Amino acid sequence: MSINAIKEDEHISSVSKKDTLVRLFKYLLAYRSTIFSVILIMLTTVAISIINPLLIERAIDVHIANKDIKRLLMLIGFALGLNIIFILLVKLRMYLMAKMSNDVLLRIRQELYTHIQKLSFNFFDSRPTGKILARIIGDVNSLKDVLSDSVTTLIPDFVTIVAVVIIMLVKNWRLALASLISLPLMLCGLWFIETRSHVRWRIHRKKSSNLNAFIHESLSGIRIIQSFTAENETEEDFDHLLKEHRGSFISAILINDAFFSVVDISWGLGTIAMYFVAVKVLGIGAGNVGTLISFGMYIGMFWRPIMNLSNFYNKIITNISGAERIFDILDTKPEIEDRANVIEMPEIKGEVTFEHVSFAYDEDTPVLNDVSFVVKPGETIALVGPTGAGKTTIVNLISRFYDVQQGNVYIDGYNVKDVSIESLRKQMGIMTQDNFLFSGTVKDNIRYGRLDAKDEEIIEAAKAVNAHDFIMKLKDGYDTELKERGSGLSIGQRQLIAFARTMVSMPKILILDEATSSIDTHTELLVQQGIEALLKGRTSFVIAHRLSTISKADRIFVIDKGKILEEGTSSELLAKKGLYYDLYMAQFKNI
Ligand SMILES: Nc1ncnc2c1ncn2[C@@H]1O[C@H](COP(=O)(O)OP(=O)(O)OP(=O)(O)O)[C@@H](O)[C@H]1O
Repeated sequence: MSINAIKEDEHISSVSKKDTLVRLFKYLLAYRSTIFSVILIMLTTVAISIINPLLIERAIDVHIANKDIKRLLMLIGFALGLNIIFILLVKLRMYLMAKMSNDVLLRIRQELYTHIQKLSFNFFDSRPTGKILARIIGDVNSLKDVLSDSVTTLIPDFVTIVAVVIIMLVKNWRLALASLISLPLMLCGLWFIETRSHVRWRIHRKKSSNLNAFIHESLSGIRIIQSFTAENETEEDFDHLLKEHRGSFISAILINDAFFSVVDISWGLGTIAMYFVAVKVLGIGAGNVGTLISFGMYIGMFWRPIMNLSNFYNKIITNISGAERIFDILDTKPEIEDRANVIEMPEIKGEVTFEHVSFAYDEDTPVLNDVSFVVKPGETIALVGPTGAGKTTIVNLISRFYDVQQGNVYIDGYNVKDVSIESLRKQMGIMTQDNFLFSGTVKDNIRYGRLDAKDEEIIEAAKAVNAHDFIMKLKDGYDTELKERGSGLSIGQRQLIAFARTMVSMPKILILDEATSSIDTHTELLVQQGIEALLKGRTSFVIAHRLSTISKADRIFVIDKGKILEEGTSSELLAKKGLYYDLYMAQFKNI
């Protein structure tokens, strides 16, 4: 199923809830000592709360009945001290749990981010960025309660239930059984609700993801939306997604609320059964008020943790789909990976060979069809051809952003699949039309090309591509802070900074998708000279739109329908009067 659509729900591979939970709770294993301390604290607090009814029973049935005020006061003092310790321990437990669950979320988020960075183009081709963001932010956040409650609820409440049941059985087994009579009813009810609830929460997470993707995309494209005055249409789409999101939430929450009603009803029935058996069957009366009161308290102490546990279970059901979505990404293998025993690519000289290369993004639509060529070190190749012909695809295969399905790509005689991706890409300079600039200073953006570049090297690179003069005219020169995507700069200026960034990386092979946007003649000249500086002395592939670049290329490949249709210098190809001649005439005859 395609997931490359905002309004289409993602397909998540189906994994059992148990496996997902086990995997999630494995993250807690790194915090054994914190968990151990928290459990100790909880056991102490549980013990204190279990002792409280016994103290009250003793106060009423023994000290008050015997009018022994001195012992009663001692008992109150003891109970007070115990409960102050209780409060302090609860605070400490909350602190430890908050720290631990935040640490785990941080780890999961880091793992997810690092993994996503390694995924191939294919992964990003197939889903909107907003959906990826939803997993890193929203889905990870949704795990917070599940993680912290797993320690604070699961273990202590379970221990409380066992302890209370034992005490109740020892004190009066008939009353105990009467109190627990409604348990099977509750278990059936919870099972019934849970199976339906999980499905609905899964749908809700997908709708959240769609909404997120839409918001992300419309904010990224806000300039286009405003310039085409498409605000109303965008709002309609937004309303539609919002309605779906709300609908899925209401449907999930309606069934969710039934969880607590089931526990409440079972609790009520258990209490009624206990009093009925006490009064009608066992004939417990005024003489044993203390027993009855303490039993009433134990019933509360039995059902409250059950309520907590079902609340926790409910949270698991609500949020487990978040964990499923996270693990779904963590389990996605990068399609382009280093094979076992890859070698490091030695310093590239620059010979690039395509040997009968065929390639398709989707199995059914071939894009390149038996392409072969050899490019010598230092040559500049201009790729020209109609839109969709396969130019970008060819350059993507050189950097191994995708793997060829048939044939081979060699660099200096090394098959690109036999060398490590890092050692290959480190020696390549890739400039797309979108000269993406990050927020940060001009200097930081240029240094992105080579992180250990010294300031002098940055300035030298900027000078080489004609960027230095305009940078010096900026408010703080190289230290000028750029806005997101360099929005404060002109398109030509952004290109020049991107050239400097590539220049500083000193690539052995340069891939340049020349920008088509028209810029003022002065900047255009600077850009042209910048390109020439970049091309000098290295093998270069330029998806060329400028006549100046095309005419200076050593060879031109004319690509059409996934094949190299013509090849030669500009004058050779013009003389042929083929596709190049037609393209040239259509594009440049008026220049
Ligand atoms: N990520 C992708 N997934 C699926 N199909 C793709 C993808 N990228 C490109 N294509 C398809 O592959 C074919 C070749 O695309 P390519 O981008 O290589 O063409 P191009 O010659 O560079 O075009 P342009 O000059 O318009 O940039 C087109 O039909 C395009 O629709």
